[in-house]
Amino acid sequence: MQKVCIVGANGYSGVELIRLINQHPFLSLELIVSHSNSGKVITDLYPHLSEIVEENLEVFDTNEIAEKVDIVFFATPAGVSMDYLPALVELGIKCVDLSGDFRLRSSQLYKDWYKKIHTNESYLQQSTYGLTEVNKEQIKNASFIANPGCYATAGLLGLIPMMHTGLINYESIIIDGKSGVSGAGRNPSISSHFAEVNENVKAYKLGAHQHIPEIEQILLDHCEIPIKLTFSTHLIPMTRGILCTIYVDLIKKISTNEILDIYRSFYKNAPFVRLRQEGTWPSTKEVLGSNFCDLGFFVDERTNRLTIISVIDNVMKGASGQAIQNVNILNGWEETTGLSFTPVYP
Ligand SMILES: NC(=O)C1=CN([C@@H]2O[C@H](COP(=O)(O)OP(=O)(O)OC[C@H]3O[C@@H](n4cnc5c(N)ncnc54)[C@H](OP(=O)(O)O)[C@@H]3O)[C@@H](O)[C@H]2O)C=CC1
Ligand SMILES: CC(=O)N[C@@H](CCC(=O)OP(=O)(O)O)C(=O)O
Repeated sequence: MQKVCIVGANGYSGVELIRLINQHPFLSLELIVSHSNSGKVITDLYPHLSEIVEENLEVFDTNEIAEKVDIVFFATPAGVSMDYLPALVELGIKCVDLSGDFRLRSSQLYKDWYKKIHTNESYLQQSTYGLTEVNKEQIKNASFIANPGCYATAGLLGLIPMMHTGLINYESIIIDGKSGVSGAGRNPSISSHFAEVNENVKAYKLGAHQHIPEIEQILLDHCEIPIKLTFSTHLIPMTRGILCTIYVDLIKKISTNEILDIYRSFYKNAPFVRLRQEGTWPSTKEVLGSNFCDLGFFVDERTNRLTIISVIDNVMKGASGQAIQNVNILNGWEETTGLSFTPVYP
């Protein structure tokens, strides 16, 4: 049994971690930490946890955490874990950071896209990027894991198998992403207000989304060509779910079925990636509450363009589910341990 602490336990991804850890056979929840809500009982904020988890939210204390637990999840906004995670890693505690603080390898990139100065830049080079299906070997020996962003997870799982093929034009890749509102976290804001989101679809952060450099950095690892990605994000009137429509220009003639073969081979050992047969494409409801990423494909023979549809549940595979999947790998457990949920439907 590994003992666990969640920092930021009362946010959306924190409370999803509570749900997952509570039914995981090898993880036990020892400590939950918040910021402005420390002192409160978690059920004051989340009555759905009544008679299941009724712990107090504590103040962050490095020594107490290091004494009590083996693994720490940071489910905190950008700019928090960079101050706290390094000391825990130094003390031998395994950490998984759900924020963007350790995903980018350069502090300049972090400053440019997160508009913050990184306070522990030497750690940027030491993190392991936790896109499980792609980085499994590195994750096994990681001292700490930078869990990918939600859009980055959907976009990269959809794109990476094509990056190795030599079949695509690397200069014209487009990801069109759409997210449910839980992706913005629990803190209310004007942009997530019901009246702003309901019966509305809007683009946001065009050309400025923090997942652009994250995706470009990982794509570079896979094709050794610097990619300038067009990435558009949209907020849609839905609670959970991300759908990315990815457009890739092909430089050779290839059928949808041959594309499917490429993905079948790439994901042959990936229990959470499911491929749709030709002529059907996944929707967000088909992965709701689960750790699956479902992919569908269409080659338009008129334009010689490949469209990839990638869907995930942003709080699961996009955040807490993938964080648990990474902890499973880190501990040498079956990667599906505690994650074998059938999606919720309808
Ligand atoms: N929601 C999602 O779908 C996804 C989220 N992420 C990332 O995961 C992280 C958490 O997101 P989410 O759960 O949505 O966010 P929320 O806004 O819902 O929750 C943030 C949590 O962090 C806590 N917190 C804030 N500042 C501090 C601090 N200085 N020290 C300790 N705790 C602090 C808050 O505590 P309090 O309320 O008490 O102040 C709260 O518990 C973010 O970095 C986000 O970008 C990544 C992928 C998907
Ligand atoms: C709907 C919505 O606002 N979504 C968030 C996604 C947050 C996330 O996954 O990103 P980081 O972990 O990189 O902060 C956004 O687009 O910024």
